[in-house]
Amino acid sequence: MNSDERLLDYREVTIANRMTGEHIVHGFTASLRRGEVLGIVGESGSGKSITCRSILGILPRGFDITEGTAEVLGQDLRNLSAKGWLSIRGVRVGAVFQDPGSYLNPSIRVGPQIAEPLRVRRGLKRGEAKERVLDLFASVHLADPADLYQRYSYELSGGMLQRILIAGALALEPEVLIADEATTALDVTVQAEILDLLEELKEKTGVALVVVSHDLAVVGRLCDRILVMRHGQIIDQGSTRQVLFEPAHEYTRLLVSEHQVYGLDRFLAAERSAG
Ligand SMILES: Nc1ncnc2c1ncn2[C@@H]1O[C@H](COP(=O)(O)OP(=O)(O)OP(=O)(O)O)[C@@H](O)[C@H]1O
Repeated sequence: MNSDERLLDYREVTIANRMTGEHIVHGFTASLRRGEVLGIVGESGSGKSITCRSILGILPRGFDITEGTAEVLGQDLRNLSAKGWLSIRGVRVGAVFQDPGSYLNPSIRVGPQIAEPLRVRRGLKRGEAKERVLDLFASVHLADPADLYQRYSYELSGGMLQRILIAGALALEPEVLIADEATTALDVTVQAEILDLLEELKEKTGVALVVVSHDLAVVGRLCDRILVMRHGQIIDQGSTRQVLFEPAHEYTRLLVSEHQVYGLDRFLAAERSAG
C-alpha cells in the first residue's frame, strides 16, 4: 500500500434511522491516510459516535448508510458481507471506547481475554498468545505484566483498564484505531498519560488514528486535522492549528471560547509556544 492511500474514504455519506426516516449524519465527507490522526469534535448528539460505529459496522438496529460512498481499506461498506466485516472489524480497524471496564468480562482474568483473539484469529497456541499479551502490556507501559495477566478487571483502575484495552485493540496490528471518547471517563492526569501513549503507539506502529471527543483539548493534543460536527454535519474543518487558533466558523469559535474557560491549554502548552 502506498502512503497516499486512503484508509478511510467517506463521500457525502448519509446515515439514517430507517424506522423514523431521520438523517442522523448527512453529507459527511472525510478521509484518513496512513499515519494520520484525524479528530472529530462536537457536542453530545452531533453524530460522532454514529459515524465511528458505521466504520466498524456496529450501527444501532435500523440505522444504515443510505447515501454516498463509504470505503474502509478499499472495501465498500455498503456492500460488505458478514465475512467481509469479520476481516475488518477488530482486525484491521481496532477501537477503544469510554468506560473500559464495561468491555471486559469481570468473571474472567484480563490476560486471557486479551489473548483470545490472538488464538482465534492468529492461531497462536495458549503459551504463545500469553507471551504476546505480556509484550503488549509492556508496550502500553503497564508495570508487572505477568501479575496483571492474572487479575480481574474489578481489581484495576480506569487508566490501567484503558491501557489493557488499547493493548487488546492493537493486538492484531490494525491499520486504523478509533478512539471514541477513550479518555473521557479518566481524570485529567491519566487522560494526558493515555493521550501520550496513543501518540507514542502511533509513532511506533504507524497506526492511523480517529480520535473522537467532545473535548477540543483532547483532539487538539493529538490530531493533525480536526472535523467539527454539529447536528449530524461537518460544519468546520482544517488543520489543528487552524481550527484551534483561527477558527473559521462561529460555532467553532464558541467551542474554543467555552473550552478556554476550563482549560483548552491543559494539553496544549507546547503547541501554542511552538506557534
Ligand atoms: N442506539 C441509538 N438508537 C437511536 N438513536 C440513536 C442511538 N444512538 C444514537 N442515536 C441518535 O443519533 C444521534 C447522534 O448520536 P451520537 O451518539 O453519534 O452522538 P455523539 O456526537 O457521539 O454524542 P455523544 O458524545 O453524546 O455520544 C443522537 O442524537 C441520537 O438521536
